[in-house]
Amino acid sequence: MRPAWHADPPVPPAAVGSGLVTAPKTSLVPPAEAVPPVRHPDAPAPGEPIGSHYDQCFGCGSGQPHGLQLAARAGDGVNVTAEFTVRPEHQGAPGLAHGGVLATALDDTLGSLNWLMHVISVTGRLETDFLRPVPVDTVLHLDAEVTAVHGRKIYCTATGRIGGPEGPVAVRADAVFIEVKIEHFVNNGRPEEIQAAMSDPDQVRRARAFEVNP
Ligand SMILES: CCCCCCCCCCCCCCCC(=O)SCCNC(=O)CCNC(=O)[C@H](O)C(C)(C)COP(=O)(O)OP(=O)(O)OC[C@H]1O[C@@H](n2cnc3c(N)ncnc32)[C@H](O)[C@@H]1OP(=O)(O)O
Repeated sequence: MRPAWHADPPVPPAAVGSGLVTAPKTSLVPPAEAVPPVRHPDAPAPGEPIGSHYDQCFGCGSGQPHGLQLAARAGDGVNVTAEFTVRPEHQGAPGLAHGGVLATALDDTLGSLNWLMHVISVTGRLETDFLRPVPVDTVLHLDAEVTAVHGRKIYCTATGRIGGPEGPVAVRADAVFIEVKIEHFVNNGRPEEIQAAMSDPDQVRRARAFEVNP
């Protein structure tokens, strides 16, 4: 007989994404039928700051004092660049950035690609390679691009370089983002933050733009 501590955990109710629990993991390599991404005609111009999608976002929110305060700019394709300065509060080992913080920087930079395609998507899979330690006070120069789209799946990749935009790669990631509707946030987020986000005029404008330009 199995000991009590080995009892099966309670089964949660079926929820969004529950299909993937038993399905095989989605490959990070796009399938042969995937198509190239399309830059939306109303995407920010090359070099234009993309701005935060949410003031309180840990990655890019300017109203989030503990966050990374990432500032992304549009590239000329379906790509973005961003910069992030590692601060003492981002340490893992003494004097070095925490790997999870670096993964967040990659994830959030990839998230800002939404604004180039006028699609709302969230991270489904993110695989990160850590190639070099990143000391406190280092500026991480990030680059992210969409490589392919297949249905709701958006395949993308990002790198973070140190010592300058052409410096050595310290971290990199491959990811699959999944397109969602605005209901993903409304139905799953807490009402107080949803209300606050919806009453921000700039975010309402963006949300509407996504609804009419899916
Ligand atoms: C009012 C306020 C307005 C605010 C407006 C602004 C919001 C702007 C947000 C930007 C945010 C950026 C910030 C940084 C990026 C994050 O950090 S996002 C936060 C982290 N990610 C999450 O929380 C996602 C959690 N997961 C989920 O909610 C669900 O699992 C998902 C991803 C929505 C998928 O669920 P689903 O819609 O039920 O998907 P499902 O129909 O089963 O699958 C669709 C397809 O996707 C594939 N797929 C599904 N899940 C996965 C997965 N995890 N991995 C790989 N493939 C998957 C399936 O295999 C399927 O493929 P096909 O069969 O079509 O080939």
